[in-house]
Amino acid sequence: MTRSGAPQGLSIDPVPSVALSGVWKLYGAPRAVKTAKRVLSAGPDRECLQRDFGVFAALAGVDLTVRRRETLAVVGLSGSGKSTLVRHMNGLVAPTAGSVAVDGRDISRLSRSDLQALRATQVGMVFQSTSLFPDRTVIENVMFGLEVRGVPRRDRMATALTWLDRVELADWAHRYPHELSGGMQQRVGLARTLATDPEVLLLDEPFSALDPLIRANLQDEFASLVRTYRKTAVFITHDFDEAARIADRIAVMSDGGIVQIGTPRDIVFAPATPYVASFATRDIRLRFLQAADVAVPGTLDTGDTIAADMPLSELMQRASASERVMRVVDRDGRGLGVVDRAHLIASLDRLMTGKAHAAE
Ligand SMILES: Nc1ncnc2c1ncn2[C@@H]1O[C@H](COP(=O)(O)OP(=O)(O)OP(=O)(O)O)[C@@H](O)[C@H]1O
Repeated sequence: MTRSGAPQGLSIDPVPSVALSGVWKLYGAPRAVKTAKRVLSAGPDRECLQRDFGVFAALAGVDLTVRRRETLAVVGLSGSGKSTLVRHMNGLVAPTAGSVAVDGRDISRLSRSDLQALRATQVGMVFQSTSLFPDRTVIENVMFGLEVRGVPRRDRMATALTWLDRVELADWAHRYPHELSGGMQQRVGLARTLATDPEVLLLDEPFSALDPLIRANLQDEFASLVRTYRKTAVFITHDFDEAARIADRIAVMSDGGIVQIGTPRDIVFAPATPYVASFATRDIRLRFLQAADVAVPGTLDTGDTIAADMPLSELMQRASASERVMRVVDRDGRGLGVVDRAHLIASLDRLMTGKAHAAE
């Protein structure tokens, strides 16, 4: 982890990929929305807006910065505002108040054609149901986004084939969508969006319709494609485990606001509220535990040394192979404490009996 809280290897660009500032989205009768809009600068709560103006705030003054090349997961209960938030990032939904910037450019005032160009070139979106054209072949579907951009046919074919190859579907290029499984169709959807080389990828529950095994494979493929091609990705999911596995950061939404944003470890071990804590199951906490989390105060001059970020699974192997106390050190070799088999068992016992690390 860097000092700024960015995951390692993720450089922080001074101009963020997407930035939302004080974004409100009100739904209701146009006149009511117009009247309510006047009071938004005072930061009203959602109940007041509903009661006094008869409008519903799907987003309530959201500030969010998506860093360049990060993968950000958006989680939250149904109706918390995830889709509304993400659809602001490519102008599919316009804010009632506040601003949305992509690459430093305010998109809330773009014309319809400029917004279309933004979606075709800069901010691509993959939907839950892939919405492939049933009467076009797989390759024609992947070529579609390039056609919209006016790319010549020969180049379209070459790019589409390259992406089909990357998602391991080149052999299926001339088949029709109905001949493919759900997971394959989802990969075509991903290839179609990636073929347009957008800087930012928005994904609305991209893996939710898939069965568990295909889902895990596609999640891994997706994570590696996004890193290899240095994309910024924002994806919505109902599955916290999925968010924790593939996101650099997670934004947790509730009632039209972001309750907490941080690395998966931040969310799992330092949840800001009980609502945030409720997303991390015991299995996920166990998966995220590292040596530093189970170390207890103490010093040792000799003996085995283990890295602070050694995962629990590896630590268990070490502890089961040795009775000795081990010294836990950070990257600079500074001692953070000690750990042995008894400490490990006590820590796991705490977790298993529900006394989460975060709640201590
Ligand atoms: N066009 C609209 N008109 C009125 N209300 C809307 C509209 N779009 C969204 N809403 C409301 O805004 C709230 C947030 O919706 P949104 O779809 O962003 O939630 P979500 O967190 O993505 O939910 P889900 O997980 O169920 O997809 C919901 O209560 C929804 O009913």
